Amino acid sequence: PHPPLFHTRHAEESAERPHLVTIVRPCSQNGLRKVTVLLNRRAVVSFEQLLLDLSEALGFPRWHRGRVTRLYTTHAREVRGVCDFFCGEVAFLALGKARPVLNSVQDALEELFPEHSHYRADALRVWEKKLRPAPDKAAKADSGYSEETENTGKVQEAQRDAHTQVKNHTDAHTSQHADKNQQGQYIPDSQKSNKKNSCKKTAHLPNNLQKLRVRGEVKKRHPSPIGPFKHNELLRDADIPSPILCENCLATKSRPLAPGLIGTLSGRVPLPPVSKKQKGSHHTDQEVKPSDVSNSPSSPQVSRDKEKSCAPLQLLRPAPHAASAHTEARLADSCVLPSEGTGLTLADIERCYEIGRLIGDGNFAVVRECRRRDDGQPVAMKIVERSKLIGREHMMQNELSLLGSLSHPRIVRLLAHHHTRTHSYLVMELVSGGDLFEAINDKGKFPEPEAGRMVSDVSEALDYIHCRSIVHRDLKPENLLIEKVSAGIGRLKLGDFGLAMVVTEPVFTICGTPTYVAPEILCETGYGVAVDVWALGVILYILLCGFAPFRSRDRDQEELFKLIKHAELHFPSPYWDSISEGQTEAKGLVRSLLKPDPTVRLTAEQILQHHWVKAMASVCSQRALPDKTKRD
Ligand SMILES: Nc1ncnc2c1ncn2[C@@H]1O[C@H](COP(=O)(O)OP(=O)(O)OP(=O)(O)O)[C@@H](O)[C@H]1O
Repeated sequence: PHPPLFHTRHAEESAERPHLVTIVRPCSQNGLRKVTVLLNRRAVVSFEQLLLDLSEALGFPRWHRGRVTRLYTTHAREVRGVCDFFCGEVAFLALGKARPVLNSVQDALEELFPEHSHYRADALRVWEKKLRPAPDKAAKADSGYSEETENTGKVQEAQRDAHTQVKNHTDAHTSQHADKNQQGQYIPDSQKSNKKNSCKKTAHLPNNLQKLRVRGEVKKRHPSPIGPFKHNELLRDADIPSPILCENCLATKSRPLAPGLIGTLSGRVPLPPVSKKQKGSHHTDQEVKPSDVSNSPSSPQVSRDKEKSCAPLQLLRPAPHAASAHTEARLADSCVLPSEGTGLTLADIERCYEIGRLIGDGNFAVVRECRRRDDGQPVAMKIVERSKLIGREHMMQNELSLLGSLSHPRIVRLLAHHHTRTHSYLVMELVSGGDLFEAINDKGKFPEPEAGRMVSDVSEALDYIHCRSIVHRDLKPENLLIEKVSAGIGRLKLGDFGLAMVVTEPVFTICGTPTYVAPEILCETGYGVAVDVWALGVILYILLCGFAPFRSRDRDQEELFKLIKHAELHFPSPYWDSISEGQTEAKGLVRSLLKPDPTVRLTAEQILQHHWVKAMASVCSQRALPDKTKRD
């Protein structure tokens, strides 16, 4: 017998294989929330972290009062550790510190098992027993809930909120629901009596754990119809790029947020309000001030490790491409920090760079506009809080080693990187026109020439990296930066190489962002650089019509993945009526990029030769020329 072709492939029943698990959070007032995550045991650092991350995936950040603190099997057995979690169950109930009401548990079970009434009834009986008033102290202690039911807790919180006039809109959201609840919520008698009997054991929420990226969908009880495809609606409701759990690195992108929580169209992970900085705000010491060290969520061991990991200052000097060789060499040469990098502090960084306004924030980093003090050169500085990367350090390594080795006009240049005890600073070429995601949000969709030019730009970048056997794996509008070349004319540059890797044989790691993920990634049949071309196909589709080609009406990720695997492409009227039709034109190109079989999908090199791409790029170049040149 032949040995297995690819050693990275997971056997069907392997514990290492990622499993789909569905978590429902019963919320007595808000309906329930559901998330399906692809989890790999290897990737879960601790149970506390798992709770925290599931909570965030369900739309309850760590600071939120509704955060998940307990997990139960459908038959009311508490999951107390990672082993418990990975013992074969595929569905769990996530609870907060308040005692759940039976009605909401019932709703959750219905959501999970709509067609299995016997199973549901059986599970409900166990829950009924569990939630019955505890007869004695020992039983109360075991229940683990505070005196509050979900209802009373929310009401009290709402009153407290009103009293302190907290204006935070998240709290307001909760208060609203609490009022509603006060008026209308049915609390079974058994639950009411529980208030007296249950113990005061408070829920443990570890705050020393970092976010794990889980893909998630927040399911509304009565999802509003998506209706006619409007870009904003699409992004907000159906196709907000939400993360997929990467089985090795858990490296993922944005996630959807619960309605009413802090939300941006980008679906980027919300930060607690206290630390959230606004775009355009000015730099403060907070990012690295010494108190961060003591307040740092990291354990002492982690801190020590971080200490060791402080790398000396490195300046990267990749061979610059001809057009900008001079500027880039000058940039790299002129940054002078102390030769010994260990022990670098923010003060050292600030001696070299004037750190300015916030221009971007991702899941792992904030990006600030900076100016090099010695030559006044504007640069972008990506500031990564390393405690956020625990277990995913290789993401930054990727960015440093891969991006640092690349030099192409359509790829963001990494110029230098510096590391203090707590943070890493990646100094990059400043691309000042924002990212494509923002542009799509602003414009909705683009005329064919502009879309074609963008495809040409991205294909140039992809052709360059694919020739070097590098797959990006996270191609999406957020990672395409716009370089303003002249009034109204922008060119794209590819950035964020956190998930990139060198691919020499088929890869099986599941990662990416759902809307853009290629079918072969989901099918686990092994993939290569063609996944970037698929993502480009999705982007082109969005550019031309303003919505994504594969959409789940109910924001159900499983459904979305089914649609992607099926890869049935539609060009709904009237949105596509005016788009050029032929095989050598726009729709033809979309079809050629979104071929489910990666072996017949166009390559980046072929895209650059595509009739429509060449024609559109040339139209744009003509437009960019000064009038005089055009007349000549
Ligand atoms: N060189 C740059 N010039 C200008 N803006 C940039 C630059 N690099 C990044 N940005 C902005 O910052 C945002 C976040 O950057 P980036 O995607 O690299 O961070 P991240 O934490 O790795 O993000 P993600 O959430 O995708 O993992 C980008 O979407 C972009 O808007």
